[in-house]
Amino acid sequence: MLLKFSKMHGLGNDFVVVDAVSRKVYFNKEQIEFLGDRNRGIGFDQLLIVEPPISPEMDFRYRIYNSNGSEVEHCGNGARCFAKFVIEKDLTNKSVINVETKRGQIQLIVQDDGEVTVDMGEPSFNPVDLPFDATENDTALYSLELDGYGPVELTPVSVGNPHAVIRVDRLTDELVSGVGPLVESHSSFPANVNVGFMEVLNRDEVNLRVYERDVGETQACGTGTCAAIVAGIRQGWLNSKVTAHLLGGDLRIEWHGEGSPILMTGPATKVFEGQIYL
Ligand SMILES: N[C@@H](CCC[C@H](N)C(=O)O)C(=O)O
Repeated sequence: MLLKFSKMHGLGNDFVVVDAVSRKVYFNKEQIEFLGDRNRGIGFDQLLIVEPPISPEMDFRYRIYNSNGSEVEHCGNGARCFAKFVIEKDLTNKSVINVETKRGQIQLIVQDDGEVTVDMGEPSFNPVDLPFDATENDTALYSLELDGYGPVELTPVSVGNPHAVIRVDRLTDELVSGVGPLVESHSSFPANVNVGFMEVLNRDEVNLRVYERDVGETQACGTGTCAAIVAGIRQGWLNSKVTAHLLGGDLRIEWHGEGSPILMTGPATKVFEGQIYL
């Protein structure tokens, strides 16, 4: 099969995006791993597939795979690229696009300046939703014992996909590459977890690095940013509108507390189009 694709990124979190509306496309795990291989395939953090919706009220269905072939519930930076892709490919002329995901619905709002705001829905702090096997009852911070490292304090957050948010005094490579994988695959997270390390600069700004589940550290993680900011707001550390500085650039997050949705705004960039034999 000759597969047409667009290579895109949101702040350096990179994607291969495929139109499965105009033509049916199926991938097996080996094909996804091949496409995701930066040396032998195309290379990406996530593969995004644009499909027709199941529900008639929705505009599209959004499927997401990590580069190791695992299917995931949500990808925030990918959602902004998804919006740009469906408009560029003339799959819609709407600027407010309703999309089904594996875990619920999201809304993509294309702004006049080309940036995209994603209504990510409401976060959940209930450990069961990640899942996270909590030893304590509902508390804002949980302590997790890491083999050979000791205890870390974290906030479990689900924004569709699972995140563990760790507040740190200073971000270091050692933390992200050392603690990241230990938390990602800790037995208390049966489905594994994305791990965010957040340095609070002031009530409106944070530095953030994310060690993504099944991928490793990425230049930016949209859902990871939403999870970190809502955890910080809930703890009382942050105001309701925050700018997160990631390795790949800045994302703006807005959240007004329990019962309200998270709004994430940032850029989406197409790099090139291509085709590859599968
Ligand atoms: N890069 C993403 C998140 C992708 C999924 C994640 N690796 C997972 O396994 O949940 C984003 O921008 O949100």
